[in-house]
Amino acid sequence: MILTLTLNPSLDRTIEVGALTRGAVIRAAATHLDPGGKGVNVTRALLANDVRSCAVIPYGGSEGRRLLDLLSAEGIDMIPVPVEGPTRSNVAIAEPDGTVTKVNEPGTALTPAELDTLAGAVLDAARSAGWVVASGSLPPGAPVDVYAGLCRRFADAGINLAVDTSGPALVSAVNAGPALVKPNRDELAEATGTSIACVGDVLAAVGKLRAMGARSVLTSLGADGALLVEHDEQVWYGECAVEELRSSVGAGDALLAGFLAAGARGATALAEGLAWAGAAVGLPGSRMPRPADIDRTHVRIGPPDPARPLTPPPRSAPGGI
Ligand SMILES: O=P(O)(O)OC[C@@]1(O)O[C@H](CO)[C@@H](O)[C@@H]1O
Repeated sequence: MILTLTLNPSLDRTIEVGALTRGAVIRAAATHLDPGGKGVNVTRALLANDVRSCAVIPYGGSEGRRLLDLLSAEGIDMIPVPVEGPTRSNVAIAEPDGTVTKVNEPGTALTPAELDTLAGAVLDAARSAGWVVASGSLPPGAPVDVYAGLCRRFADAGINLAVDTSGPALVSAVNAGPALVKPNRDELAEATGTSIACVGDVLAAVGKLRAMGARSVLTSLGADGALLVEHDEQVWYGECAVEELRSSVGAGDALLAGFLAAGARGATALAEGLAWAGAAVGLPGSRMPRPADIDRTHVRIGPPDPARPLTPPPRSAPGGI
């Protein structure tokens, strides 16, 4: 069983538009409402592919109740913890060429008692978990070392922790030595204070992250695929050709879910993760792929070419997509 913790879940509204013009009135072509938050998406992807998973989430206000309704409608196994503040809503504006502009609310603060209840729920449920995934931004005011604290407690209990977050929470978690971290390119650059323009830069930055404490590092590189550096120094690079690009929201979560579902080791797991991520970008909103959506023939795995330049990134805040 793979347990996920999302301290800052969301209602994700995706609005499809013909073109985005600042300051204009734009008529939406379609809208989608999905349950959101990175760990929530990992659980959704795993369950959609018959891999046991359970999501621990705080929920509050009418938005929180809506989130639970959407998750229940998808048959998601979850441990919902009621909290005082309302669950946030995040908006993604998707253009026909696959460009996504995302606006994420900060979320509302959790009280120390609420954080303790959530941590207790995770520690309890983790006893039957092979992996625990702590994913997404922290709500305002949460201690930056909250994932690091979990990491130390899980290490004592022999439980593997995967962390996907950004900024100071990522740096703090990495210092605590998690089994796996899944930064994207921006998050990796920010955490290591480096600029990343080619695969060689990714390798150098991952080396820094591992020197700080991370054991294995799975870096998602958007259109350029993903790079896996394992705790025993094995390195794998992979790509997935995508036929139709509809929404990249949640593609990194699908990558992590597929990687863990396939055993979290080596080329096989990287290929599975890339196949799930490639399927996710062809789906609207943050919909997670089902078995029928996943085509493994588009994935190519091999050694990394350090000289390979990366596609220039869109201007975004780390932790966005
Ligand atoms: O604000 P965070 O926690 O960094 O990211 C939240 C989020 O953008 O991540 C998911 C996609 O990965 C979405 O479902 C959600 O809206």
